[in-house]
Amino acid sequence: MSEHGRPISVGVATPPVDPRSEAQITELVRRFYEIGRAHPVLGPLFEAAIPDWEGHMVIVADFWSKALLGTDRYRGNVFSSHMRLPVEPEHFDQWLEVFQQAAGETLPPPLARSAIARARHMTDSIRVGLFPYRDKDGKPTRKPPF
Ligand code: HEM
Repeated sequence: MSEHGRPISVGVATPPVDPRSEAQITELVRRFYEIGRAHPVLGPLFEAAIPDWEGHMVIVADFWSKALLGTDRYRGNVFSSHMRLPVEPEHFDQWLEVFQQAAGETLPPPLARSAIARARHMTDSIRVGLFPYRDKDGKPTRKPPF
């Protein structure tokens, strides 16, 4: 116990987080999937791979809470989650457009700007990780062209 009668925390300290920011991130994720599920290309990809929408949105909100607010709520591996999905390089630009719209609508401008910058960076890293090669026409591809 500490001198104030509270248990002494032994975990890794996480910074105090404004609960309004957490609520905004939950809104961001909800809006992202509202737009995304109605998207002609991304919608069917999401529907085929996500049976439990409430559970999935909690995981994705944890991911953004960690990325944007520095919490330790997400413990997964975002890259490996996408390795077995039938995604193509062009899906990433579409994903980012949906994200930009959702972030613009739900987050205050400074948080929206950092969310979009992080999303762009992560989009690039996942795409390059999944499609590290170029085919003869210069299109990113999963397999070496030889
Ligand atoms: C090509 C565009 C993308 C598509 C079609 C897509 C689709 C999906 C799908 C279907 C899942 C569920 C996978 C499963 O549970 O088996 C998923 C998980 C997830 N996606 Fe994406 N995604 C895309 C890009 C991105 C990007 C760029 C990010 C981050 C910036 C991201 C963040 C996440 C997160 C955090 C999860 C949860 C991972 C976990 O379960 O630990 N996605 N995505």
